Amino acid sequence: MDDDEIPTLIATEPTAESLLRPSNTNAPATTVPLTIITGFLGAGKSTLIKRILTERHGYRIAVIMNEFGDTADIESKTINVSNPEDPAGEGSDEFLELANGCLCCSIKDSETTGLADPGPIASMFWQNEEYSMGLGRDIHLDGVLCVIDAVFGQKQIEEDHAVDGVGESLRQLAASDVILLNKVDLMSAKEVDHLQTLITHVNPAATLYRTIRAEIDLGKIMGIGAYGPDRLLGERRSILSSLSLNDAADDHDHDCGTGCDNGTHAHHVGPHHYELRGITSLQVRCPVLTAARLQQLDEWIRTVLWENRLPEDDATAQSGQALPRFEVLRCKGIFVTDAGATHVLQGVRNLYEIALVEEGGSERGSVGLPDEGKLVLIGKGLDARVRRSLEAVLGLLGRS
Ligand SMILES: Nc1nc2c(ncn2[C@@H]2O[C@H](COP(=O)(O)OP(=O)(O)OP(=O)(O)O)[C@@H](O)[C@H]2O)c(=O)[nH]1
Repeated sequence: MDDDEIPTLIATEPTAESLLRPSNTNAPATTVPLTIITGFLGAGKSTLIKRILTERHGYRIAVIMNEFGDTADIESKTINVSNPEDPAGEGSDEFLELANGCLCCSIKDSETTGLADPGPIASMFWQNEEYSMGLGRDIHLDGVLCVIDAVFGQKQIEEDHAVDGVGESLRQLAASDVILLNKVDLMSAKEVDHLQTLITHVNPAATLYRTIRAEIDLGKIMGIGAYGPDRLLGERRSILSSLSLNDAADDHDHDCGTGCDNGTHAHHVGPHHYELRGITSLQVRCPVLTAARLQQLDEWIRTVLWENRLPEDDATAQSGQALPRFEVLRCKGIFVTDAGATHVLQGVRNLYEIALVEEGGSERGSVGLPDEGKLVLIGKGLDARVRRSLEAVLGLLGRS
């Protein structure tokens, strides 16, 4: 055939394999959504999973349990998945025990972070190049859910043993997109309000539902598309509603004096800046950004997440000055540009994505979007220095 000749196209029937397996990873519509369920000890995880496995909700769901120690056989007996229409069905037959015990360790054996920390597993299933060549063609990360005990949640946070300076329950909380504050039947409304305030200070970007026996419409916790490229409106709304940038609400904004060990209780270290047992959440309003400013913000986020340093740290580091260490475990944000475009930031550990979710020119008011954006960072050591640096890059300190 002559090189200039237009080749004849031959029609082919799509195979089941080709329909199931997209040729590129940017087509998650045909991949299976993965929800990571994590939660505090005894908070109601099994109760939720039992609901997921037994209720008539119309979803087709497979559950992979990542039990610590030798408890998988106990769980398989506790969670009886036989349903009333199949009373002969043996619940335990539905359980396939993972020989290696821990899912994150068996898949990525270099990863030794706490078993109960969903961060490494979430980042493994999201935007991981190695993974996207394998399992990622079939599965996409949909969201991370954390079940918190309304009775013991606060005590568990306060008494949690620390991994690398941050307790596991706080890591779970930080990594969550959705939180079930469960067992609210056992507490007064005031006590639940108090714990909810604590939780939303630590992770202002997660959506929280109060539940009894983990009763929840599964549509609220699954298929939420927290990480997919086509999350669009739902994700934008959830970010906007969850980022409550209230200037008021300082229930512990004070000078603790010299006796304070900065350990067992919470600190507001400025408006929208909160610290509890080594974990900080930092929220900043983002004004309407020029394209250049958005680019600078992207660079700032990249440096902070990839190198655990501020862009301006370079020079300081060369001068030999030891700088405070920090690490971002989770970030979320929404940015609007002067061209009218809306971008959403989603980040897990050092992975992040800033996705354009709405082109300029459309009617922002129609979906209730504000004229400014918001950014929340959750991690370790996110102090006033980090805040000032971020505010500077956003042009909030009157310099470019
Ligand atoms: N009163 C009350 N009890 C609950 C609720 N949710 C769960 N429970 C009970 O609390 C206990 C612990 O619940 P599980 O679902 O086993 O908790 P879990 O998170 O799976 O526990 P571990 O796997 O041991 O960490 C069980 O006895 C449940 O029946 C609730 O909302 N209210």
